[in-house]
Amino acid sequence: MRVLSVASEAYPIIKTGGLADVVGALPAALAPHGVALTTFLPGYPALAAVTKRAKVVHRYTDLLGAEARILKAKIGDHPLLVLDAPALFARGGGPYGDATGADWPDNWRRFAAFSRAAADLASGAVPGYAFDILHAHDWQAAMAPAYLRYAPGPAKPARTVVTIHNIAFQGRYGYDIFADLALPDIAFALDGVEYYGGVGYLKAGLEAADAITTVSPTYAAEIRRAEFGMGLEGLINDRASRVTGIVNGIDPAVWNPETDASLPARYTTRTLARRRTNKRAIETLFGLDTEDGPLFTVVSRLTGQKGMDVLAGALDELVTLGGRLALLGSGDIELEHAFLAAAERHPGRIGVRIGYDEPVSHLLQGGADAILIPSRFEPCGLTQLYGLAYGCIPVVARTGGLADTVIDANEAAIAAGVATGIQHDGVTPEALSHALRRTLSLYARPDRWAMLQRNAMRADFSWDESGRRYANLYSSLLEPA
Ligand SMILES: Nc1ncnc2c1ncn2[C@@H]1O[C@H](COP(=O)(O)OP(=O)(O)O[C@H]2O[C@H](CO)[C@@H](O)[C@H](O)[C@H]2O)[C@@H](O)[C@H]1O
Repeated sequence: MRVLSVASEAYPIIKTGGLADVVGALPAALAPHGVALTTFLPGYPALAAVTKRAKVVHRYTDLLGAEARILKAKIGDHPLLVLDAPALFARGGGPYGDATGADWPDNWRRFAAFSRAAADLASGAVPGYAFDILHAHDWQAAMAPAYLRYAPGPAKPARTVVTIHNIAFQGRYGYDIFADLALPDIAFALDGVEYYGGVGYLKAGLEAADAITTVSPTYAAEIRRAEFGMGLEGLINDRASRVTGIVNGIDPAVWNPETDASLPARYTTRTLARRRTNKRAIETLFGLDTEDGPLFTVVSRLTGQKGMDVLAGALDELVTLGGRLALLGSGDIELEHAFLAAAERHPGRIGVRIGYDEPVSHLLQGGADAILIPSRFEPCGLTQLYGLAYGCIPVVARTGGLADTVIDANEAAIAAGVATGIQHDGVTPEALSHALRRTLSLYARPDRWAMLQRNAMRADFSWDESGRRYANLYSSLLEPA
C-alpha cells in the first residue's frame, strides 16, 4: 500500500511541536505493516541540505501564482518529496511566520499551493507517482482532500485521511481568497470549503476526507462538545462514524534513556540511581541549588492551552513546599516574563530557559523527577510519554491524551502496582496545588516513587499498536464499498 503523508513539519528536518515528532515517526511505524509511506513537505530553507542533489520530478509554471518544482529526496531511509517554491517558502523565520512570530500574510496561498500539489501527486498529475491513500495532517495540509474532491487530476484520486493534531488551529480566511484557490464555484458550499462566510482549511478537509482521526480516543470524544470542538463540533458530530482516536507512539530511536546521547548518564529501570548525574547537570545548566530534593520540569510551548498561566501562579507555593523547577519553553511574551520573574524571586529554586532546545529537552526528561503538564486541552501530548519512558513522572490534567496515557497514583492503583503518574481534575490553582502536594508526598516515600518510575518506564508507548491501527484504517478505505 502506498501512502502520501502530507504535513507542514517532520522531525528531524523541521520541528516546532509535536506534529513533527509524529510525522517523522510514521514511516518507520507503518513499514512493518506493509505500508510504504512517502512524506511530502514544503521547501523551507531548513530542507536545503536534504534537497541539495535532489531530482526534479515535476515542474509548475503557475501553482496558484507561483513557480514551483517537486523534488525527490530522503528523510532518514524513507522517501521524501518536497515542494520547492521559493516565492512561497524560501524565507527566514519559522514555517508559519517571521522571526517575531507574526504569521506570514500569505499563509493561505502557501498552504493552499502545498495542498494543491499534494492532490496532484495523489491523483495522477505527476507522471511516475501514484498513491492509494493521501494522509493529511492539520490545517496546513487539509485542503488536499478538498482539491481531490473538487478538482482531481487525470487518474482515480487516492482515498483520504485527515488527522487533527490540534483543532485550535484551523486555517480560517476571508471569502476574498476563494477566487485565488482555483476551485470550482460549487466548492464554496456548506459541506465544502465555506466556513462562517469565509474559507476554512481544516473544515474543508474534514468535510472531504474519507476518514478523520485525532491523536487519542478521549480527545476524539471531547471534540464533539462545544467546549473542545472550537466551532467544528457540529461537523465532528455529523461525521462521527468516520472519526477515530489513535494515540501517538514515541520513536525509540530518538527517545530511549538507555541510548540517549543527550544524557550525561544513560540508564534503565535497574540503574535508576544514575539519573542523579543528569539531575546535577540540570542544576548546573539552570543555576539551581545542588540537592536531592524534588525537581520539577516543564518542556512546553508557553500558552494558555498548556495551562502555563495557572502554573505561573503556583510557583511560589511550589518553592514553599520544598520543590525546585527547571523550565524550558517559549511562547506568549507575558508568560515568558512571568516565569523569568519567578526565577528572579527564587534564585536557586527556579531556573528558566526561554527558547527551543532539543538536547536540553532530553536532559530534563532524563534528570528531573516530575514533569508538569497542566493542559486545558491536549489532543495527545508527547512530553508525558517521554516522561514515562524516562521515569520523569508526569503530573497532568485529566484531559485528552493525558487522561488516556497516564495512570493516576491513587491508593487502588498503587496497591495494584499499576500507577504511572499523577492526574488532576481541571486546571485551577486549587487543583494544581493539590497535585503538587500529592506528588511531593509520593516523592517522600522512595519505595513508592521508585515503583512509579519503574511502572512508567515499562509502559508500552511504542508505535506497534498505533501503527497497526493506521494500517488497518487505510486498508478499510480501500475495501470495495
Ligand atoms: N522549548 C522547547 N525546546 C525543545 N523541545 C520542545 C520545547 N517545547 C516543546 N518541545 C517539544 O515539542 C513537542 C511538543 O509536543 P506535544 O505533543 O506535547 O505538543 P504540541 O502542542 O506541540 O502538539 C500537538 O500535536 C501533537 C502531535 O499529535 C499532540 O501530541 C499534542 O497534543 C498537540 O497539541 C515535544 O517533542 C516537546 O519535547
